[in-house]
Amino acid sequence: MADTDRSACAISRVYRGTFIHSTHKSAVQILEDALLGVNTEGKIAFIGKGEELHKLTQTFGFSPAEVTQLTQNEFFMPGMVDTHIHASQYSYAGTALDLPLLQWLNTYTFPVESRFKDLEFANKIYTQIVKRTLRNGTTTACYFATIHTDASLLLGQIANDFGQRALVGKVCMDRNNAVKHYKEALQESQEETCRFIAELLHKKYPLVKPVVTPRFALSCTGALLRQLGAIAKNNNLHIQSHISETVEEVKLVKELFPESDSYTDVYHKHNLLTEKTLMAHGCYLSDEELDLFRETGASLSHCPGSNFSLCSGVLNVRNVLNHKVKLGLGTDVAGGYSASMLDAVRRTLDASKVLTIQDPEHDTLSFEEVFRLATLGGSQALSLEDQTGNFEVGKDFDALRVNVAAPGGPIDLIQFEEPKIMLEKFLNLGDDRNIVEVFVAGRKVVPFTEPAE
Ligand SMILES: Nc1nc2[nH]cnc2c(=O)[nH]1
Ligand SMILES: [Zn+2]
Repeated sequence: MADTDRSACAISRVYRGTFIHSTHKSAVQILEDALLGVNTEGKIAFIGKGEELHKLTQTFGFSPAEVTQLTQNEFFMPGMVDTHIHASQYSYAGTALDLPLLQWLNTYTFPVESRFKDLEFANKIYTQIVKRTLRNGTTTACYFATIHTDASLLLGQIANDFGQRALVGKVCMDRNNAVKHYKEALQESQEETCRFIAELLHKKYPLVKPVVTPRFALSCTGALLRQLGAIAKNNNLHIQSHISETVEEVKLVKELFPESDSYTDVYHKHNLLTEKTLMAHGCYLSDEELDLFRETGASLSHCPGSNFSLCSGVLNVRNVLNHKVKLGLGTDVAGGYSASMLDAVRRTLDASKVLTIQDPEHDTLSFEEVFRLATLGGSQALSLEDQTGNFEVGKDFDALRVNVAAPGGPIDLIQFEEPKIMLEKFLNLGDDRNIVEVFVAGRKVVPFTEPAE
């Protein structure tokens, strides 16, 4: 029987064909010859079987002529969730991958980020990254901007204008920076964070929210970390930062915060580990630290592209999942050179296989599991599971229409393939040419409606 929400408003779109998504029970659930209706609020109003068409037209008041039929080589999947991406680093993505993290930050990252004081530069880069990620199927992104409040607000506006669901963080850092002027005083960081939050919330963008963003423990004094923890609590906001990305960083954090038992404890002591916290990397977390993540409800963003490029480490995702810690995937542009979540999917599989090469007993992640991490897992990690992540009645319709055999695309189909093979081929071989349409909260955001650049 069809799964429906009759209380909702009128139907605006109905699709018939193959839908592939994840649920808590199964990493890949395939609905063949399914019908999915989206209401005028952009929410999924019903999911039923093709044979239920007549009944559904009557219940929901639409005509069979309004149904859009997918072709044999097409399917819908949920939009992907990039749980960690530096919008401000997009200008040098694909370069500068020859140094370890701390040198990389001082040599490449901070000089570039300091340019975002210039709103014209910010507008150019932020427009490019929002368009690039949308085109590649990122319907939800959790962004780091820079320390500049006005440019960070601009990123929120651009995400809203293009229709991307986004968390946007004005970066906070009040110590340890080799680049002059790219640092804040404690009070300035706190006041500008409050201004950023107030002004972004005032815009009432339906899909864009602020996220409290201490860069990482090495960039922040204990006083700033504590104030940011309080700001997040008082406003019930998300928090994002980095944790245990490299061995050198972990060692320095121990020296800077000798009173803490671990890197995780540094954030915990400053009230920065909550159910709405997302920490990137975590390559060197101990089992005890993972337990603390689980107890506080904090999540991890796995960023294997960046972990490989900066030779940072290899996160054991299986161990994280065994500890029942929520985990999503991140591109971590520009430590990771690709802004595409398909790249994050592939690097996640590669990282898991590296661990299996090192230890044949390691339980390698399957592509089905990684598909779930890129979609439902990301929505859970960002505490947005009630809104996005899979095709459930009542959730927003955040979806990619994928054509595995798109003309001129990267995949050659030799014969008709089963949906699961189509999904596997798309995840391993596909690119934006296969993503023919992207929807966020029911709105078609790709192809872009405004004139192309
Ligand atoms: N990969 C990465 N790690 C960080 N740790 C602190 N800042 C950063 C950053 O910009 N990128
Ligand atoms: Zn990062």
